[in-house]
Amino acid sequence: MAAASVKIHEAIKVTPFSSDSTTSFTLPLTYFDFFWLKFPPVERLFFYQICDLTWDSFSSVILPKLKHSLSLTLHHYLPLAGHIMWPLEAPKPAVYFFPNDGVSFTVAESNNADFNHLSSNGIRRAVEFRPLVPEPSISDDKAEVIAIQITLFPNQGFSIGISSHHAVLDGKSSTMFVKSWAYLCKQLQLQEDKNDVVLSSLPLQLTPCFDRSVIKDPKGLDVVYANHWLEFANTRSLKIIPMKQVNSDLVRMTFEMRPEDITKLRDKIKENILQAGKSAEQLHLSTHVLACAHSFVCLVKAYGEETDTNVMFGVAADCRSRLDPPLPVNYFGNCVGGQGTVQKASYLMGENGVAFVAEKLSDCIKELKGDVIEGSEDKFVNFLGMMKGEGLQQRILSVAGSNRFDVYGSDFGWGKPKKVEIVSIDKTGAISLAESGDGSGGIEVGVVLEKHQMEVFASLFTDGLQS
Ligand SMILES: CC(C)(COP(=O)(O)OP(=O)(O)OC[C@H]1O[C@@H](n2cnc3c(N)ncnc32)[C@H](O)[C@@H]1OP(=O)(O)O)[C@@H](O)C(=O)NCCC(=O)NCCSC(=O)CC(=O)O
Repeated sequence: MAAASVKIHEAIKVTPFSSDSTTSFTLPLTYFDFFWLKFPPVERLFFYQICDLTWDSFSSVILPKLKHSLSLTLHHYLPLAGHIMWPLEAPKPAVYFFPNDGVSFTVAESNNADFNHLSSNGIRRAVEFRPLVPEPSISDDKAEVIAIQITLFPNQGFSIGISSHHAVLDGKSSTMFVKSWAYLCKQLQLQEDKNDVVLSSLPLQLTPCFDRSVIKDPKGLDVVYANHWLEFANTRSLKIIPMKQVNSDLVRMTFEMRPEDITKLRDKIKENILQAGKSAEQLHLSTHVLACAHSFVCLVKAYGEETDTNVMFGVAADCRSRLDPPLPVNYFGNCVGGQGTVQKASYLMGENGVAFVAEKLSDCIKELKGDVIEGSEDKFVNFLGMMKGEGLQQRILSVAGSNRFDVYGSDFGWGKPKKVEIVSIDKTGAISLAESGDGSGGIEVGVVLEKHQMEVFASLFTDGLQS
């Protein structure tokens, strides 16, 4: 089957509601943001099922509401309508907002794609998703912060694709923005007779805090990190580092762990640990840890790693509540810290591999405080070395998203999403996490692999939960 194509109806800029035509400002980026300066945008795709949706009803009812509520939302999130730039006289890049700046907004219609197939958990070709996510403009001088694409699937529903620059938004921030947009869109429908001033206010937890002074940086690590990027790429260019090509062999699947799978796996791991003469009492065996441990073991086996391959894995954490003093929960920007470990593949592939990985991840989570999550030049240099393929690790297992972001709560007024995907894992090779869409308390794991690897992964994943 050929990759689904789309017809583009319009490509416009949506500007922030009532923004003063003289407003311009600069939002500094912090050292947390600079980790991600040259990373590819994070692409999320939300599928909304509406079976009787025609182009007429879509373009006359849904689209105007999506556009207007986006404009209202941008009024609160002005930096998202700007660009990252690194002018010659500036010591580091920042977000610049100028009058009339807006967000790239593309409206498309799918020619032949099967909505039910794309929004299922089953095996789907990775290239089928590419026409549904917007490609933000990223040149040497300027990088768009976000770009949005709405795609109609006639008589099936529509999707919202959002690409977010990781140097401005982490997972907490980008999902908060989508939830704010959804909130205002729903309000628009609930209170059609009220005026915009009432409509445009956001609840406190969705009101972004752009105060950069809450990130303490006495050593000026922001400029240090920016200079290391300069050295790394030998240019001030904002272009991203080359990533994996999404070729036609890659397939995507979603694997679900239900609460009963999680309980069973947790009990099995505890038993393994007791049998090894250790205590499982203090272990952090959360849903996140169990899903990652199980998936990482299946991945290493599906890749067919040699036993002496060095495998790096760990946790990426939202550090807002972990910094001292903690940041406001609605702090907008990056506040992701990580802790990882490098282990021989043989330990992951051994009989008690899942328990082994779970113990290591549990240790990583407990270590997420103080120096571990604060920035340092050494840490950043190691990170860049890893990007260049230097260091011990030969296989990196990473995670995008989280089961704490409530992405399935993003209801724009036409119901909860049927499915949410992180499309960009096809380029980064990460697994993606989200809470289960049915609200059961389970977890969804998104994976993109070559077809033959996926067959191995799928059978290991399912068998591992049943045994
Ligand atoms: C470090 C962590 C991954 C560890 O996750 P864990 O789930 O193991 O740990 P935790 O302390 O949060 O939760 C442990 C237990 O506390 C309870 N608990 C905690 N928070 C809860 C909440 N909000 N709702 C319900 N229960 C909660 C649960 O019982 C849970 O166990 P149980 O789960 O069994 O019920 C997490 O704390 C974290 O920071 N998550 C966010 C990671 C993140 O920001 N990723 C995005 C990176 S940027 C990115 O990737 C790009 C993008 O996404 O756009």
